[in-house]
Amino acid sequence: MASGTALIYDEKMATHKLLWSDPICDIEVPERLSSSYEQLKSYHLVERCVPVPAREGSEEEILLVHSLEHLEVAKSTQTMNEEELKRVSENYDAFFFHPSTYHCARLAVGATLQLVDAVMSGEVRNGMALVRPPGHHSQRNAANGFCLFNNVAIAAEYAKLKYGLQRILIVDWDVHHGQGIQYIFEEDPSVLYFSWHRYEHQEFWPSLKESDYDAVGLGKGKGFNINLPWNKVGMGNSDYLAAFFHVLLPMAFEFDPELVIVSSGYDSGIGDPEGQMNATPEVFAHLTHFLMQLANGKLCVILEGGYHLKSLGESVCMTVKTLLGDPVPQITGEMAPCLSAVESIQNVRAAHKPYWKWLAYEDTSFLQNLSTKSHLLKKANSNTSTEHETKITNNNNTVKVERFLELHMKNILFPVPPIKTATIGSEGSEHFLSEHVQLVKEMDKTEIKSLVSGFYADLVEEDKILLSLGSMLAILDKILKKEVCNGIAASPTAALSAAVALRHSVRFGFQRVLCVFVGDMQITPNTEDGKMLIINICEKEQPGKTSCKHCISLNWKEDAEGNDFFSAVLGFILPVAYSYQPNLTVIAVGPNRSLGISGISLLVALLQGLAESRIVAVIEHPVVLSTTVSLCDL
Ligand SMILES: NCCCNCCCCCC(O)(O)C(F)(F)F
Ligand SMILES: [Zn+2]
Repeated sequence: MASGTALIYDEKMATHKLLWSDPICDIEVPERLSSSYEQLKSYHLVERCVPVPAREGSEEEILLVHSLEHLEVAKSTQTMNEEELKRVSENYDAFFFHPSTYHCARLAVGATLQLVDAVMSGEVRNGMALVRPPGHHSQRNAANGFCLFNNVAIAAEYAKLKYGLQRILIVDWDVHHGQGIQYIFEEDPSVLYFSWHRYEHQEFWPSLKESDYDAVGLGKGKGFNINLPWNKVGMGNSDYLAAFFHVLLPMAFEFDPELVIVSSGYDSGIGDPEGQMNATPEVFAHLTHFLMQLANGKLCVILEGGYHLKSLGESVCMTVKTLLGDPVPQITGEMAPCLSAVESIQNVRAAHKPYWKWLAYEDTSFLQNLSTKSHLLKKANSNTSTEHETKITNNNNTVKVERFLELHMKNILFPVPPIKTATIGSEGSEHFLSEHVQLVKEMDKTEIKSLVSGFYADLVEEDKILLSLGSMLAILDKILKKEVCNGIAASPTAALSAAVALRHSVRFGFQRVLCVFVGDMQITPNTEDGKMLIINICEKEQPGKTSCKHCISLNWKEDAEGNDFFSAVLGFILPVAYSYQPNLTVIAVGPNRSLGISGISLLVALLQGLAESRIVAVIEHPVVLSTTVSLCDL
């Protein structure tokens, strides 16, 4: 699998700007691009990326999506004076021309296509293009909403043509509906378009009926257009995560795209004057992390909107940091989606029920009680550390938002521990280990004996078990000391090792440990009250398992297509795990073979979004170990 993250930026795209007064367009300023790039530099992220130059998109490439007439009109503006530019701009809804606009728009197209080439050629694994003017509103024959050429739509057509792709996912997390993209692909089943957008029951711009959840696509494209309208402002992290868990991700995994392109607008982030939403910059790290699990990590992130320069810059940095493979920062705060969000999510699931296998047998009431369930869970484990309860009101007191971002962001971009993954190399496993996995030497027997026998004697009888604990404890120690991010140990009894790991972590001071047991194994009763949450994915009911509020068992049988597992992980485990907000995750994989390797690898990868990616996995079957380790260098 390719490695490296491309960053595409050309300061010439900052020359396009508004020459007259227009309160609608005056937020789309050149500084959006330059300040984002400066922010990336200040976090030392530019130097960690592979620089890929922009280029001009050719006329032929632009004609993949736009009409010749649209191209000619755009070209003709280069030599116009201000009066003429103003007149031409008035032909469109919310668009302005500058003499350099045509050139900048061609650079935006070219930068986007350069990124597609870098990813599809394997030169890099993923990347981001910082472009202006944006693209997702522009249509075959019209500019619209600050957009002249539809960068992302052209990229999808280009990728289909040049690389013969048949399944491309476009995720549009900009706060406005990319109606341009919808119109271009609404009859095309090879492009799955997902957009959420501020809608307020068609009150909010562009105020289109076809932006609602029931616009599912036309003809052969039915089921391949997903609109998730936000009918209230103030949507936050929990609403965005719920939208991914309960709408986008199950569809995306079923669609199984060969390439993912993001119309990455950050006006859906806190502080933005257009979006009026509440989601904080680190949510974009989680959204990016989820999408990195698709298409073998082939992910192209293209800038669209974002008008609060500080919020925009932080969100861009969160995105690039995650593309680089850094640990994902913890999301704190309320974890249950608001009622309006749940309603929108249920509506779009119901609208898409006829088109998706994963929705075939799910009654949507499930969602309702899940959202309350995560409420209950939250209450049950309400010993969350008192986060600074910074209430962000939604009026435009940007000072408060600035303050919030200062407070909130200062400890988020923490220095990345040098080694991400540690493991105890079983003979010959080193060829599975990627370059940044460090072999950890086993604890010696006396050390283990002293450490274990004192505290865990009741758990461990025979000596050989004791030895196996050494490797796990050696790794766990490094994780607890935050020297490494995650680790994997083989063990003859995964459940027992996990029980010792849980005890050790709680004793070390980790107050909220999530433990996921996969496969049928005898789980030792958890003795720490409220300091851990156990999720047990098993095929059959645990005999006599005392179900307590900290232990959830998910009885689950893999059916033919295996989609069930995705919706179990995405629709249940992740939401519950995220609501719990653990600061360490322990995964114990038993010997049973009913769980596919891919399922376990996906589970490990997705759970890296929790606890700042601190995970210790104890695996009982050597094959699973090697595969999972190779997964960890994602
Ligand atoms: N009463 C009229 C309000 C018009 N408002 C236009 C908002 C355009 C948003 C553009 C964007 O942010 O979606 C893009 F990503 F394309 F830049
Ligand atoms: Zn926008």
